[in-house]
Amino acid sequence: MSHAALTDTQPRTLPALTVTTTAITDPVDLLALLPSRHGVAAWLRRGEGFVAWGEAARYDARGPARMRGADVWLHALARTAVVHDAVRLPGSGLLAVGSFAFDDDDPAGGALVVPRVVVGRRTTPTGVRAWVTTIDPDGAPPLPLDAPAEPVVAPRDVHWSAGTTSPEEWKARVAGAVARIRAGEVAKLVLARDAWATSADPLDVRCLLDRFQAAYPSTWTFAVDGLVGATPELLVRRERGLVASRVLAGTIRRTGDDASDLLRAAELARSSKDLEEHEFAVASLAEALTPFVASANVPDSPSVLHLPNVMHLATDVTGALAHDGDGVRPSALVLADALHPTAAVGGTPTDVAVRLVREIEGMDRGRYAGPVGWLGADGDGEFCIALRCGAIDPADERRIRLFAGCGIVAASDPGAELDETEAKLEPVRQALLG
Ligand SMILES: C=C(O[C@@H]1C=C(C(=O)O)C=C[C@H]1O)C(=O)O
Repeated sequence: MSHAALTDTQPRTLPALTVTTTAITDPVDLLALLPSRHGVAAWLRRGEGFVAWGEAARYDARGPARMRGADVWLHALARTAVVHDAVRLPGSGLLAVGSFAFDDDDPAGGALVVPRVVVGRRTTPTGVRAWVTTIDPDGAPPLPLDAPAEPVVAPRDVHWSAGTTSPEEWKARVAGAVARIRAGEVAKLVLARDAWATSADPLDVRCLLDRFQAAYPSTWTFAVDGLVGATPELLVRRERGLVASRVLAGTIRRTGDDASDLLRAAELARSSKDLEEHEFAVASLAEALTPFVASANVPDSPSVLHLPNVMHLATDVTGALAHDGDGVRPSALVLADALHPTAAVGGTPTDVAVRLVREIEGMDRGRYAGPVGWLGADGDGEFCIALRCGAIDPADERRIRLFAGCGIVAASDPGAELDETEAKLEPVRQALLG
C-alpha cells in the first residue's frame, strides 16, 4: 500500500471544548466507576491513573505522520478550549488517549480520542488526590456522572483459534530470521505471532482490566479504542520537563517456584545472548532520545524485572528535556513518534529490521507493539509499547486477537522463542479465563 493512500483524515471543524476538573474524595477503585463496556478507556498502574468514557472529539490517524498529526490536532483543540482545572496534576485538565499502529503502512493507523469524562487518582507528597474532569463539546450538556452502571460481564465458553501462522510455520520463520542474522543482514529482529479467542458474549473490557490489575499490578493496564492489555514497557513519559523510558529486552519464563526463579533471574543477568539483545535495545533508545534531552542517565547494566509470567532484563533511562530551536518542548506524543519503533519491538538497525519484520513475519501487527497512552494539553503524558495485549474485533466484539513476539539474535533457538511467545500470551489468556 502506498503512503499516499494513507494520509490523515483531518476533521474539518474542531469542536470548542469546555473542560472542568474538580477534586473529589478518593474513589479508591477507579474501574468500578466505568458505566458500561462501550466507549471506555483506562490507564492504570498500582491503582493510580484514570478511567474515562464517552467521546468529545476524535482524530483518526493514518500513515507515517499519524502521531505528529494527532499531536498538532490536540494542540489546536487546546487553543480554543475553555479549561477550569482546580487540581493541576499530570492527567487533570484536557487530555486525550491514543494508540497507534506499529507500521507506517498499516491501515489500522490509530486514533487520539478526547473523552467526555475522566476520573483520575494519584499519590502526591501530601496524600492521594482524586479528580473528575468533564469535557463538553460545543455547549453539549454534561453527561450524568451517576448513571447506573451496566453489570460487568465475564467472558464465557472461551475458545481459541489459530492466528496468521501455525506454531510450526512460525518456528520455521524464526529459523529463517536466524539464518539472515548469521549472514550479517541484520543484528536483531523481533518476530511476533497472533492468536484468536472468542467468548460467548461481547467482551467487556472492564472485566479484563480488573483481572489485569489484580494479576499484574506493576504493569500499565490499559484499554484504548478496543485495544486492551497489561504492558510492562514504558516507551516514554514526559512530566514537567523530565523524560523517562523503560527498556525491556531479554526474557526468561517463570517456573512458579521462587527458589528456582531466583536462580533463573541470576542466569538471565549473566546470559550473553540476552545481555547482547538488551544492549542493542538500550543503545538505540539512548541514541533516539539524544536530540531531545539536555542530559540523560543511562545505567551501565540492567536489572531484572519480575512479572508473574516472565522476567525481563530492564533498564530505566531518564533525562531532562531540552527546548527545541523555537523554545518549545516536544510533547510526549512527538517523543513517542521519535522513539518508535525501538529495538525491543523492531530490531537493530531499525530500518533494515523493520523491512525484514514485514517480509519474514507475514502478518499485520495492527496496533500491537505501537505506542499506546495519553497526552495532556500541555504536552505531558505517558506512552507505553502495546504489548501483552489483544485487539477486540470491532466487527464481532466476542472476538479478540492476541499478540506476542520476541527478539531474535544469532543465538536464538526457534523452539525456545515459541515458548517465550506462549509465556507472553499468558496475561491476556488468563484475563479471558479468569
Ligand atoms: C515483543 C514483546 O516483548 C518485547 C520483547 C522482549 C524480548 O524479546 O526479550 C522483552 C520485552 C519486550 O520488549 C511482546 O511481549 O510481544
